[in-house]
Order: sequence, then C-alpha cells, then structure tokens
Amino acid sequence: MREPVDVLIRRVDPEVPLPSYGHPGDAGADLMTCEAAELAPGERAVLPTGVSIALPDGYAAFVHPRSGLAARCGVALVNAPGTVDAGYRGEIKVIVVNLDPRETVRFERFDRIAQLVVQQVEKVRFHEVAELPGSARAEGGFGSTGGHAAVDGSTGGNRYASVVSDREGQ
Ligand SMILES: O=c1ccn([C@H]2C[C@H](O)[C@@H](COP(=O)(O)OP(=O)(O)OP(=O)(O)O)O2)c(=O)[nH]1
Ligand SMILES: [Mg+2]
Repeated sequence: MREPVDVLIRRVDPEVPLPSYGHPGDAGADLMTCEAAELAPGERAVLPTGVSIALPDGYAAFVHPRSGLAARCGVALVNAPGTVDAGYRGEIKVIVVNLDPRETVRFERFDRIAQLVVQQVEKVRFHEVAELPGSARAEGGFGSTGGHAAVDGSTGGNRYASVVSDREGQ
C-alpha cells in the first residue's frame, strides 16, 4: 500500500470533526455540513464544511456525492464532482440539491453530506493544430456506439434507455 499524501487542513469551525475515511481503502473522506439545513423538493443550498485545505502542487480534490444520500433521499451535488484547486484556501463548500419530487430533506449540523477524493492531476500544454490525428472513434459521441440513432444525429447510436413519451408512442 502506498504512503498517504500529507495535506494541511485548517478548521474554520473549531468544532467540526476532520474529514475521515470510513474504511481502509476508501477513496473518499467524508465531509460534514456545519449548518443545519432543510431542502424542499427541487431546492438547493451551498453548505459550509468548516474546513479549508492546502493541497500539494499537482493535486486536486474532488467533492463527490454520497451514494447512500442519493439512493435514500435523492440528494445530489449540482456541480458533481466539485473541483477544489490546489491553490484554493477558502472553506470547502458543498452545493447540494434535493431531487426528490415529494420529500423535504433535513440536514443536522455535522451530518456527512459528501466525500472528498484527492487525486494527482496533470497540467497540459495546448498546441494548436489545423487537423487532429485520426482515431477509431473519430467524431462519434453522445451514444454513437451500437445500433440506434445517436443524440448528436449521427447513425449507430446505442439504445440504453428511452423517455416515457417515446415508449407510449410505440
Ligand atoms: O464543490 C466545490 C467546488 C469548488 N469549490 C471551491 C474550490 C475551488 O478551487 C473554487 C472554485 O471552483 P470552480 O473552479 O469549480 O468554480 P468557478 O465557478 O470556476 O470559480 P472560479 O472562477 O473561482 O474558479 O471553489 C468548493 O468549495 N466546492
Ligand atoms: Mg474555476
């Protein structure tokens, strides 16, 4: 197992528990909300986590949703995954939205609302060219793999789902 990367962390809220991994081998360390909040169906909020970090150069942290919250309550992150830049020293915030059509969701102070995944990221240099080199995929995208019409209008699109209005017309 590789040695963990050391990351400096500061508590903006002096009482907040530090992010922690639930199990050895987990990719994400859980983040908590420092504010209680209530979200009606369709409502969103920017919740403070009470911590700020200083990542080493060449790293970024990504704010990912928690699957349990998504499956049980319909809570998603509007910008998933949120990107925390290495140079960002502000408080990490989590932009949650309640996608449940009926139920209001309530968060208590220090409920775990998201998870932080720290990763090495490449910096690239962009070189402008008139033509890009060819590839097997070429310009096919947006469901171009398979036998049905793709969203982008090209042929060969994949059938992986259909909207109800389509099904009713069949
Ligand atoms: O879920 C998130 C996403 C971002 N951030 C913080 C860290 C990040 O470094 C900064 C800017 O985020 P991003 O680049 O995604 O937002 P932007 O709208 O492009 O703002 P900016 O112009 O400040 O880059 O906001 C969070 O606290 N939580
Ligand atoms: Mg940005």
